Amino acid sequence: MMKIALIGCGAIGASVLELLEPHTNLSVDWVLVPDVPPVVTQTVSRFAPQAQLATQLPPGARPDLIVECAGHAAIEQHVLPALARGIPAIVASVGAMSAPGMMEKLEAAAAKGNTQVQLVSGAIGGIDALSAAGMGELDAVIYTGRKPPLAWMGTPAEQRCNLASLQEAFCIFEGSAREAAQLYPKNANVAATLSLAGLGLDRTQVRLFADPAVTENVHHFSAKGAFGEMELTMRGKPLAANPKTSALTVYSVVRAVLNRADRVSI
Ligand SMILES: NC(=O)C1=CN([C@@H]2O[C@H](COP(=O)(O)OP(=O)(O)OC[C@H]3O[C@@H](n4cnc5c(N)ncnc54)[C@H](O)[C@@H]3O)[C@@H](O)[C@H]2O)C=CC1
Ligand SMILES: O=C([O-])CC(=O)C(=O)O
Repeated sequence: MMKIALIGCGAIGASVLELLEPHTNLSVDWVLVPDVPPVVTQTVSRFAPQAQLATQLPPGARPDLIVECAGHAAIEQHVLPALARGIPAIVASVGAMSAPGMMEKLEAAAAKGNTQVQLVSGAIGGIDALSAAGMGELDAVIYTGRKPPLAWMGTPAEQRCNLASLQEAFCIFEGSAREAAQLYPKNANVAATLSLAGLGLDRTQVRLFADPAVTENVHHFSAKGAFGEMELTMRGKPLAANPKTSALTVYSVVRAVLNRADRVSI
C-alpha cells in the first residue's frame, strides 16, 4: 500500500483525491493545507476519510510519496524538506523553478534524501517528445498561451488591459519563460515545463494572450532542432473550480501517481 501526502486541496487537489479514491493500492493519509475551509473538510471526509489534515507534514509521518498541487510557495515549504527526508515528490507547480537557484535547491534536497522528484507535464502534452528532442541540438522552442479574460483576473494582466471589456485578443506578455512564470505563477507553469524539457527558462520564447474568443485554455508550442520539427495545440477544458487551471493538469498528476503505484507505467 503506497501512502501519499497531498499538498493543496483546491481545484486540482480535490479532483486528484476523487480520482485516486477507487485505487485500493494507495491511500492518501495526509492532506497539507494552510487553512481548512469547510469545503476542504467535506472533500477530504468524502474521498479520503482516513487522511489527517495538517499544515505541515508531522515529524513522525513517513509517506511513500508527496504530491504537490498547491502553488509555488509549497515547493520551499513542503517539497524541499520532504525530499531531504528521503520522500519522493511529484510537483505540479513547475513554474516555481523560475526562482533563482530553485532548481539547484530541488536537486540538492533530492540528493540529500537519495530520492527523486518528478515535474509533471500538467496542462500540456508532448513533453516526452520535446525532452527527447532536447538530447540533440534544439534551435528554437516557441510557446503561446491563450486563455479567456476571466482566467487572467488577479494577475498583472489587469494592469495591461481592461479584461472585463476586451473585444479581441490582447497580448498581455511577451518575453522569456522565466519572466512569464515569475509574473504569472498560476498561469504560466506550462511555459516553465516546456522550457525545462527543452531550451531552458531563458531561451524559450513566450507570448500570453487574454482572448475573449476562446472558451478553453489554449496552449500551442513549436520546436525545431536536430530531431526535425514538432508542433502541438492543446485546447484544455478549464476546471469549474478554477478557470486558470485546465482539467488535464489533474489527469496528469493522477497518471504520475498511478505510474508509481502500479506495476506497469505508461
Ligand atoms: N503544471 C501545470 O500545467 C499547472 C500547474 N498548476 C499549479 O498548481 C497550483 C494549484 O492549482 P489549483 O488547484 O488550480 O489552485 P487552487 O487555488 O484552486 O488551490 C490551491 C490549494 O493549495 C493550497 N495552498 C496554497 N498555498 C499552499 C502552501 N504553501 N502549502 C500547502 N497548501 C497550499 C490552498 O489552500 C488550496 O487548497 C497552481 O498554483 C499552479 O502552481 C496549475 C495549473 C497548471
Ligand atoms: O492549466 C493550464 O491551462 C495552464 C496553467 O494554468 C499554467 O500553465 O500554469
